[in-house]
Amino acid sequence: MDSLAFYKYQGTGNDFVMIDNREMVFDPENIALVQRLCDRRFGIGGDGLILIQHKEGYDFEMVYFNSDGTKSLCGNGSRCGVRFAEFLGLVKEETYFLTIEGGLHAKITPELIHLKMPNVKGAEQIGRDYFINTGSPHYVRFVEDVENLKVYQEGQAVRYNERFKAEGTNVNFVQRLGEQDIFVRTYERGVEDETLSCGTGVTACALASHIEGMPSPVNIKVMGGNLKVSFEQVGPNEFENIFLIGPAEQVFEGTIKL
Ligand SMILES: N[C@@H](CCC[C@H](N)C(=O)O)C(=O)O
Repeated sequence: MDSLAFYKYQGTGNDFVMIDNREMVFDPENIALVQRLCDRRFGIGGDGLILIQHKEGYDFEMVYFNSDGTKSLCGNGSRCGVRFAEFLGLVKEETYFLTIEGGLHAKITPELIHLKMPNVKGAEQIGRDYFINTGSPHYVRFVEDVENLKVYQEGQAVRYNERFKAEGTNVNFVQRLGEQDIFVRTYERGVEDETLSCGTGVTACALASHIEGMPSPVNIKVMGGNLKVSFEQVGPNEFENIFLIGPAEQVFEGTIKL
C-alpha cells in the first residue's frame, strides 16, 4: 500500500479522518499511522481517526482512535461514522452499529444524527464538580464565564492530577446560559488539547446540569456549533434513553502518500 484514500468529516467542529476499511486496507494495530494521519502538519489532521468495517450482526463496526492512537467511545465521531456509513450506502433512516462500548442505535435525517448513547449509572460528586462516565470519562466543572476561561491550562490541571494522570479524563467547563441552555468547552484526553466539541462530554454536562435542576432536553452551545441532549432519569443518578443530537458532515476527500 503506497497511498490511502480517505474522507474528512466534522461534527460541530470535532474533526475526523474517515477510512472505508471494509477491505481491511488499514491495519488497526498501526498506531504510528493513526498518529501520522491525524497530525495537522505532517498528515491530514484530525482530532481522531475512524475505520468503518464489516461486522456480522451489525450494519457496520466503527473503530475510533484519538489523535494519539488511544481508543475510547466518541459521541461526535459516532455521529460522523453514521453519516459516512450512509454515504457508503450501508444504512438509510436508522442503524445499529458496533462501537468499543457495544452496539449503538442511531436515527438519520438529512440535517441531524440522533445517536442513542449508552445508559449512565452513577455520577460522582467531587466538591462542586462531577465525574460521569458516558462511555468515556468526563470531569464536569460549572463556571461563570466559560468564554474567557483558560481551558487548556485548567483542563490539564485536572487531567494530570494525582487521581486522573494514569487513566486520564476529559475535562468539561460548563456555563449555564438559560432554563435549558448551557455553553460547554472541553479539554480532551487523547488529543491533549481543547477541541471545538465533544459529544460524550456535552452528554455528561447535560446530565450534571439535570442533577443541578435543569430539565431535559438540554441545548448545548459549543465552540463549533450547537448540540442537543435528551434523556430520562430512571433512578438516583441513573439515566436511560439518552440521545446526542446534532449535525455531521463530509468536508472533503483525498488520497495521502504513505
Ligand atoms: N470527541 C469525543 C470523545 C473522544 C474520546 C475521548 N477523547 C477519550 O479518550 O475519552 C466525543 O465526541 O465524544
